Amino acid sequence: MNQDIHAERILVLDFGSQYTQLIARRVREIGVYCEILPWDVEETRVQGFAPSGVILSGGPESVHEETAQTPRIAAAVLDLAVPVLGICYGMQALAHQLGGVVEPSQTKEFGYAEVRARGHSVLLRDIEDRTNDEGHGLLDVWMSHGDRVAELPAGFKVIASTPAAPIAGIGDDDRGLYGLQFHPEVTHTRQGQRILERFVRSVCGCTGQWTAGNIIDDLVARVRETVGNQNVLLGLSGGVDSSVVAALLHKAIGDQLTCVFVDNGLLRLEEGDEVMRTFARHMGIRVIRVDAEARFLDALAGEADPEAKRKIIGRTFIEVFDEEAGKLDNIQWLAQGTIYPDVIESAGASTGKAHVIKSHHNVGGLPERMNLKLLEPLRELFKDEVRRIGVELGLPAEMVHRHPFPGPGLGVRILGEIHKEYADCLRLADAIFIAELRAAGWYEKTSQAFAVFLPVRSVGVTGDGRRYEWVVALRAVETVDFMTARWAHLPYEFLDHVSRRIINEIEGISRVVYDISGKPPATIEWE
Ligand SMILES: Nc1ncnc2c1ncn2[C@@H]1O[C@H](COP(=O)(O)OP(=O)(O)OP(=O)(O)O)[C@@H](O)[C@H]1O
Ligand SMILES: O=c1[nH]c(=O)c2[nH+]cn([C@@H]3O[C@H](COP(=O)(O)O)[C@@H](O)[C@H]3O)c2[nH]1
Ligand SMILES: NC(=O)CC[C@H](N)C(=O)O
Ligand SMILES: [Mg+2]
Repeated sequence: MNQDIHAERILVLDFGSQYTQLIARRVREIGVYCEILPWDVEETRVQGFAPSGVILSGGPESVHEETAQTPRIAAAVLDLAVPVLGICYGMQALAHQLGGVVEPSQTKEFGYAEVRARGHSVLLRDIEDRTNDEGHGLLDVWMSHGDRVAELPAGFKVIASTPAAPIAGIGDDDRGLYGLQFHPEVTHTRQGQRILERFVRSVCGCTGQWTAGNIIDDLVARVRETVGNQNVLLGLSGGVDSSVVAALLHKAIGDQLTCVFVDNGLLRLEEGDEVMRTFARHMGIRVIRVDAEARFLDALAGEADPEAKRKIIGRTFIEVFDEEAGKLDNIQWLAQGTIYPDVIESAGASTGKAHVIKSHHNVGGLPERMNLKLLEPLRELFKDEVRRIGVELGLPAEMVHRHPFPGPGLGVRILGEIHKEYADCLRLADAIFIAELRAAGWYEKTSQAFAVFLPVRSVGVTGDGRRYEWVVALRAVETVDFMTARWAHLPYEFLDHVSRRIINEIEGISRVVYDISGKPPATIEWE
């Protein structure tokens, strides 16, 4: 048996920051397993988790406006006597609860700040972007706060300061307790990753067992133990997550795996052929292709509401999986490519702390009673870890680095009612856009790009003739975690070229528009 790659572990307590997931991803990148739990998690779970160290996230609240609802660090966390790093709100809570003073700041800091490192704390020693005339280390950091620590708690020293926040970092090297007013987890804090690494490795003493190779060994062993000699059916979409699950299960259980690829009529151009080529031919994995276009389109006929469409698609997927399982021998498990963000987001939705914006078909869209047991080996992993594992398992690079494609597919990219002619038209426009992105070197520079079909007619003129056809919107975004996104600033010449190709080559389209909405306030998909 391989070593326990979960033995070294960091606990991230969530105080409601926009960046909590980012903290966890950074710790994983350092090679250490970690989990996110809400700040008010039961104390026994904190003890049971037995972390090597704890990171407290930022958050929107203010510790000086204390009410019963104000988030607090549970006594059990401090009683663990392991190192703690508080970030922003986390630092303020640490200072406040250990006897310091936190107050509203005269100057709020949002965005870039230059921080001066003070003294020689273990956390920041020798980490700097440059030095000032007196030889003090200077750091370029990213801040987002309106409160500040005004008085230190006993035993702490100031380890960083800015003009607006003279106490921008606190530390007690003896107890391994630290606080930073700035955010080391965001890339705008240039030395952020080194600071986190210092905390996780030097302060908490972790060595870094969480590597792609070790994760695969661990997953393979766990899958074999769970599944035994039963058979597994995997819903394979050709997307990143389920493709990595396919490769992993193939390695773990070989012929006990059968994949089912469902052509729901809402896929991209030639998607089905591509999936069959890659998996069945090149990798020797058994894949059944089910042509369910008519079934999905019938079930969706006349339905215009986005949530209703998602639910219909989710339900129809499961019906198809069940039917296919029934035709095979001894299938007990349905495998899916569910990943950690899906799990966190659905947990948020179920505790009532977050709104359900969209029911993702593979989590929120599942029926209450399932005939098959669920097998989701990637549910602890982030997308970038899934990609690294995919590479390690030998999947082709173009597959591992594909843009994500939502399970409901073109079903949420054709606004309102779905018709086959709309889907055919959209597939062509999407294929042109993606091919041009690839040719121009922009595919890799964007995180997700696609075309959207707008059921709006617009007048055009081609060859002196009048056209009265549909409108297509192009969308391209840059994002790290798909939680927030910036619209991609594609060059005008490029957009011009794509627009002309789409209108000239596709009969049903007379107009192309480009979506310039960020997330928030928009979402990435239009429905
Ligand atoms: N056309 C399909 N046929 C079979 N299973 C599907 C299909 N579309 C989605 N699924 C199942 O639903 C899961 C969730 O879909 P999702 O799009 O989030 O993941 P993915 O397609 O594997 O990866 P990516 O996020 O990169 O597109 C998939 O992992 C897969 O198990
Ligand atoms: O598998 C999926 N089933 C769904 O129902 C679904 N809805 C959105 N997405 C994808 O999730 C990311 C964030 O999308 P939104 O900003 O539109 O919520 C983007 O990458 C979307 O493509 C889905 N994926
Ligand atoms: N980003 C944060 O954690 C902010 C903490 C606190 N709400 C402040 O404004 O200072
Ligand atoms: Mg997908």
